[in-house]
Amino acid sequence: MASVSAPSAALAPHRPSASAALLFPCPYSSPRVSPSPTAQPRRLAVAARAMPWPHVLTVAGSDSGAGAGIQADIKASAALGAYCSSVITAVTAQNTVGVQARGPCCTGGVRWGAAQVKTGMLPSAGIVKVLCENLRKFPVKALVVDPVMVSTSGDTLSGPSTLATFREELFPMADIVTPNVKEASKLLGDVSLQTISDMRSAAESIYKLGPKHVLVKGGDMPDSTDAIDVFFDGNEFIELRGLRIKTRNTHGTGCTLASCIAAELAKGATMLHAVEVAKKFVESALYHSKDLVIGNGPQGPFDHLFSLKSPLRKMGSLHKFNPDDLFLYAVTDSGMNKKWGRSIKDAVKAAIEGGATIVQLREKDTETREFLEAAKACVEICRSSGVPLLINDRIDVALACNADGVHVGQSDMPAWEVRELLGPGKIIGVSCKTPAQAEQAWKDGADYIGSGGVFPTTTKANNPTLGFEGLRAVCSASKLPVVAIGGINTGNAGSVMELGLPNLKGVAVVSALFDRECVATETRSLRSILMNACSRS
Ligand SMILES: Cc1ncc(COP(=O)(O)OP(=O)(O)O)c(N)n1
Ligand SMILES: Cc1ncsc1CCOP(=O)(O)O
Ligand SMILES: [Mg+2]
Repeated sequence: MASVSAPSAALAPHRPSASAALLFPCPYSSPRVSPSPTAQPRRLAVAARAMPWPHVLTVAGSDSGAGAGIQADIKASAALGAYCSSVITAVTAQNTVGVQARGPCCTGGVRWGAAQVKTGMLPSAGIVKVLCENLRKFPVKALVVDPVMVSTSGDTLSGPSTLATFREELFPMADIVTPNVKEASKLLGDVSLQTISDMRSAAESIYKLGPKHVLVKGGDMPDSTDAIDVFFDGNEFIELRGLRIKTRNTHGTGCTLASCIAAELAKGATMLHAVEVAKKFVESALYHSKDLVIGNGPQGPFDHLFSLKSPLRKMGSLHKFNPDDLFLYAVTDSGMNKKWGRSIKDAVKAAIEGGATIVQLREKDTETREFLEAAKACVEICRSSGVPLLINDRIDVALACNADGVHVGQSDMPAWEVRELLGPGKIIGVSCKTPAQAEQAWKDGADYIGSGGVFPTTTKANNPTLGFEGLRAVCSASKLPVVAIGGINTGNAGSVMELGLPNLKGVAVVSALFDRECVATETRSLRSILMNACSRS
């Protein structure tokens, strides 16, 4: 066992004897039931109630300050609904100032059930070797390796001797390795990583060491307004952009991200989806903790359990916004639904049945209480169909019904204020008629732009018509995906999509769906026209 750097008495390394070595025989795997015929009915009853609990095993160091390490792993997994058991590889004394002492904890006899394993601080090459031996003996469902070397406070947590073992033994077994730029640089012999293109090269070089996926985290990159991570699966590089949250409370972000990836994998997610949810979780947790104060040091912990305090911002809408959802955007109208004798809820159900990919409740004349009740019912319908639900104009209603987001125009609340109120996990759309408005919407943190009226419409009074040229100008200036709106129907929707504008993701429609007798039939026809147009252009 490597010697330790002067730990305090309380931190003296615990060196278990071989027999007292930490055994992890997975006490949480399903009990075995003896196959006696008389036991059959009871066994069936138990099986019918059994609910598999996603399980993450973290092999990492303890952080006495509880912001990172094992403590962060347990909180992050719990927040995402996974059970987290632990093997403690090292004990550290830390607070908001930094790491004061560290000492290794255990090297032997670790065994597990087929959980998803996440590794963090592995303080010596010896511990990495024991871990790898056990991983070979007892294969796991997925292995997430956070190659912890330097804490966010800049303190070294595992020395250079472990690097070679990481590269040669651990990485080839990993499903994903998640270095930050400093760690990626150390792993590759102190190469300089200054740009996104450097991060891509680093991801590729680390991929060549054997893991199935690599995520190089760019949170520490200088001069970036976004927090950009590079994901590489051996074929494709994907840049994952997140908001850079201004806060001192960033201690433990790496541990948390890796644990969230493991928790999502345990719930059955694909690797890319797991990474996206994990990134969104960290962003949301930082956002909700940005003003919390604990300790006097420069770097504080954040609140993994923020969603418990904020029932309006439930985890249900943590899924990342997908621009392809804008394809067939159904926007309701209270007047039209009344005219045809249907409720808002029935209108939304029918639009989804016909293939709408996103829904907006635009209820200009509905009383607030009735609007909220309808919105709550629509949230349920939309969530069970996997279709995002947005609220037009009314941030209060969106918060109260926990909608997936809002759509605002140039005379509504500014998008940046909406973002402040809704937090980073919600979808925000902004109406833009000019390139300057499109630029502003992006700066304000919007997710997409609605642009129109493309054609004349009577649904919205005093709304100038942009035509194809106006739409083209907004699309070319916009860094965000765009949905076209205004006078779009089954007769002209094809021509809009055939403009072939790369960021024009779909059409938003009111009257051509809701001022008709059968909403489902109209939605279905429009969908097939859009699909044909896209396959042509
Ligand atoms: C998708 C989409 N695009 C544009 C609008 C129009 O919003 P706004 O300009 O705020 O006008 P109102 O809809 O509030 O009258 C929209 N609702 N949806
Ligand atoms: C809300 C809105 N914003 C710009 S045009 C418009 C109305 C779209 O309605 P329709 O699809 O019936 O033309
Ligand atoms: Mg509006």
